[in-house]
This record gives sequence, structure tokens and C-alpha cells, in this order.
Amino acid sequence: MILDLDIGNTLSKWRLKDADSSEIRSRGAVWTREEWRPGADIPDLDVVEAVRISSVARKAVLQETVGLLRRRVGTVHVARSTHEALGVSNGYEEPGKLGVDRWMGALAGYQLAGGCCAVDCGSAITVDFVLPGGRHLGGYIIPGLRLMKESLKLGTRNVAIDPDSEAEELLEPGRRTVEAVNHGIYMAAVSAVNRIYSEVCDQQDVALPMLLTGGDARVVSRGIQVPHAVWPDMVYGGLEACFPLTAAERAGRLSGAPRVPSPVAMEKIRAALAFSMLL
Ligand SMILES: Nc1ncnc2c1ncn2[C@@H]1O[C@H](COP(=O)(O)OP(=O)(O)O)[C@@H](O)[C@H]1O
Ligand SMILES: CC(C)(COP(=O)(O)O)[C@@H](O)C(=O)NCCC(=O)O
Ligand SMILES: [K+]
Repeated sequence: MILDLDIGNTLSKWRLKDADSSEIRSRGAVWTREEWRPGADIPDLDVVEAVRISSVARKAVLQETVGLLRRRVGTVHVARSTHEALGVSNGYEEPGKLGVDRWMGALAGYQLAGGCCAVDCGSAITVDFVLPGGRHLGGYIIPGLRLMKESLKLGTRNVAIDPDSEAEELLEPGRRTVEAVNHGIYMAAVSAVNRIYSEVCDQQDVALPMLLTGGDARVVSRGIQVPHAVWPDMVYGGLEACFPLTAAERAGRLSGAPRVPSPVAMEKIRAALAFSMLL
């Protein structure tokens, strides 16, 4: 079994993948804490022959996790943001400073779709661009839905946005504090992603396929106007591409990859942008 780990600022996600059949056998998530120790809520390490890790948590969390895993598992791969990988050149002045989850998403997106706009809706919402040809431009970081809500301190932190609500509902003016907050932060997040996408496609003169991942991907997706696909395993896709271990991975097939969305024509993106500038 292969254990893939995606340690985010809020949640540490894991999945067990069968190395022979490439099937995902189980998955789970635990809060990202000081330490990551075996317990009821994490997988049985006895069946694991290799681990792949993407972590943006504090250095000590990663060190502790890697230390623990190396004592139990033969192969431990830790992903790093590099200057170049798999045909993608990192747009950061200091490539190592780019969050490795963003780098994994960009690499997976590029492998799947060529140029892409990779959006990760987690603790933060990050939007990264890779052009056809592999130039990563850099990206944008805004607070995620939960962080935005918590920063307001209006006593609404425990009332989450219902992930099954329709976007139209979530974009209406709120008539109670909790609604005003939820609709406000939702509007802020989706407007930002829509605008960033159109601005960058316009500047670069290319309509890129958009891919969404992260804990809030589904709800953010409802408010995104351009064609896009949700890919829950996008960060894992980057790990598969960087450290291929199964036959399917070596052949470049990333598990759970969606169909590549066809972007709308550039004229439409420009018209939407021109319209939003008038407002
Ligand atoms: N069951 C859940 N538990 C915690 N957060 C959730 C859950 N479902 C959705 N979320 C949302 O997902 C975010 C965490 O998403 P995730 O992509 O795992 O973040 P990170 O990678 O930063 O840890 C939370 O901030 C919250 O808004
Ligand atoms: C921007 C992030 C906090 C997003 O992390 P997440 O929301 O997935 O937990 C993470 O990618 C990070 O710590 N990045 C380092 C700073 C940078 O990318 O510029
Ligand atoms: K994120």
C-alpha cells in the first residue's frame, strides 16, 4: 500500500492506494496538530510500503511525522517546491518559498490539462497560473472561507456555510448576522476567483482550464462562472506525478482526475471583464 499525506494548515488528509491495482482503498483526515501519531483516526502503517508527503504545516510537524514514518516504512518521499519540475518552471523569485501544496496542484494541473488555473480552497484560497508551455506565473493568496469568518468575531464562527446551498441563495443580501457574514464571505471569495481568472487570462491572452480543489472546492465551484472541474485529489496528483510508484502513475495517469474543462472563448472572458469594470 502507498500512503499519501497532504498536511494542510487545518486538516491532514490521507489516503491509502493499492500499489498493484492503483485503487484507493481508504481515506481520512485528522486535524493538523503538534504531532501526528498513530491512533484510531490514522491508517495502519503495517500495510504501508511507501509514503509520499506534501506539507505546509510548521517545520516541526513535518519533521515529527517524517521521523515517525521512517522508523516504520521503507520509503518516505517528501515533496519540495523546486525551480523546475515535470516541464513546469516555478514563477516565484525564491521557488522554495512557494507553498508545496500549490506546487503539487500546479504540477498535477499541468500534467492533466497543459496550461491551467489551479485553485485550492482550504484554510487559504490560492489561485495559481501555469501557461501552456509550462511557465508558472505565480498566483494569489486570500483567506479561506473559514478564516474570513473567524476574523470577524461576530459570534458566527460555528455556523458554517451549508455546502449544499445554491450559489444564488448564498449571493443574496443577508437578513440576519449569520447570513450577512456567510453571504459576504462567499461573495468575496467567488468574486475574487472569477476576477483573478479573467484578469490573468486577459493579460496573458489565453483562456485556461480551471481546476478546483480543497475542503471548500464544492461550494466555491457553484459560484464560479467559467467552465471548471473539481478535482479533490489534485494535490495527491502532484505527489503521483513527482514520485510515480504504480504502473498507471508511471504512464502518467493521475487517479481521480476529472475531464479537462474546455475554457470559454477569450472574447467572452474579455466581455465579462469589461462589464465588471463598468460596475
Ligand atoms: N469536515 C470538514 N472539517 C473541516 N473543515 C472543512 C470540512 N469540510 C469543509 N471544510 C472547509 O475546508 C477547509 C479546510 O480545507 P482543506 O483543503 O483541508 O484545508 P487545508 O489544506 O488548509 O488544511 C476548512 O477551512 C473549512 O472551510
Ligand atoms: C498559502 C498556504 C498557506 C495555503 O495553505 P492551505 O490553505 O492549503 O493550508 C500555503 O500554500 C503556504 O503556506 N504557502 C507558503 C507561502 C506561499 O505560497 O507564498
Ligand atoms: K489552500
